[in-house]
Amino acid sequence: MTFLPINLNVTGRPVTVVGGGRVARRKCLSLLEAGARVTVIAPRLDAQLLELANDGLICLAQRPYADGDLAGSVLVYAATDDPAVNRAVAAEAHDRGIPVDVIDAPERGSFISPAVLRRGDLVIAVSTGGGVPGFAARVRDDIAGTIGQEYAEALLILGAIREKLLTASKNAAYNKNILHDLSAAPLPEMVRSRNFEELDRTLARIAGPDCTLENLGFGRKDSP
Ligand SMILES: C[C@@]1(CC(=O)O)c2cc3[nH]c(cc4nc(cc5[nH]c(cc(n2)[C@H]1CCC(=O)O)[C@@](C)(CC(=O)O)[C@@H]5CCC(=O)O)C(CC(=O)O)=C4CCC(=O)O)c(CCC(=O)O)c3CC(=O)O
Ligand SMILES: NC(=O)C1=CN([C@@H]2O[C@H](COP(=O)(O)OP(=O)(O)OC[C@H]3O[C@@H](n4cnc5c(N)ncnc54)[C@H](O)[C@@H]3O)[C@@H](O)[C@H]2O)C=CC1
Repeated sequence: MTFLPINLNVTGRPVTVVGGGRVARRKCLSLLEAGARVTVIAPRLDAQLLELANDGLICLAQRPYADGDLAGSVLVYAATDDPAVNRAVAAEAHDRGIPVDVIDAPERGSFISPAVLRRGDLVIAVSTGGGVPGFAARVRDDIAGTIGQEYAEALLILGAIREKLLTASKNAAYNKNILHDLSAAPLPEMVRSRNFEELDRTLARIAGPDCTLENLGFGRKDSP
């Protein structure tokens, strides 16, 4: 199937996960990373989910799903091991117009979850259109071998320069050229080899002499 990849803002929004097993736990951890307010409904709960509830990080309803449970949610996961229950959850979500991930029957849902690699604010999401999820995870792991933490640091530097350019100059075409050249420059490689002199020279050459790490607020030159 062909899906539309998007990035959803769920910060502080209520999301319901029906089911409390291994798969539900994986979905809950991604939701918490994205700042959602998570409620889990399930009679039997994974140990880590119980711990998260004890720590006040998720809400629990330790009982079977009942029609009406999805009221007020902005997103739903039908994540039980009972296909009939998952189908009922999907039906209620569709009735209410809430997007739902049906973990045992992707064609019945409105979205599916990709395998995700995070490097700071850089997010790489891999999907096989529901075809072979384990392969999505393998491709994500392959990418993890080449895209390391240095990309998160390079992104922080680029973000600071972009903010500076946008406040300093309203000339969008000029900024676009600079940001294009900076994005193409080997900044992650320089961060990886901790070559901050070369990094400073590159920033100054492309973005102007006052664009040094120190001036951008990174304090010590060796710690972006
Ligand atoms: C459609 C989708 C819906 C959704 O869950 O959103 C879905 C559906 C199904 N998964 C199944 C099986 C497995 N899924 C995994 C793992 C992951 N599954 C994830 C996503 C998705 N799985 C969505 C499509 C993503 C895409 O586009 O490729 C990942 C990427 C992300 C995540 O879960 O957050 C996560 C990587 C975790 C990580 O980060 O490493 C493993 C491996 C493991 O568990 O270790 C297995 C066992 C091996 C195998 O079968 O391949 C089954 C058969 C169940 C059965 O046997 O009955 C179905 C149902 C069906 O295919 O019909
Ligand atoms: N999408 C994915 O990534 C994957 C999906 N699957 C599918 O997901 C299903 C679940 O897998 P696991 O989480 O490993 O199972 P699990 O056995 O660890 O957990 C099942 C959960 O469903 C809950 N449940 C059962 N009936 C319920 C009801 N009426 N209301 C609310 N909760 C209910 C149970 O209490 C339990 O918490 C599998 O049967 C399989 O079809 C399996 C592997 C990966």
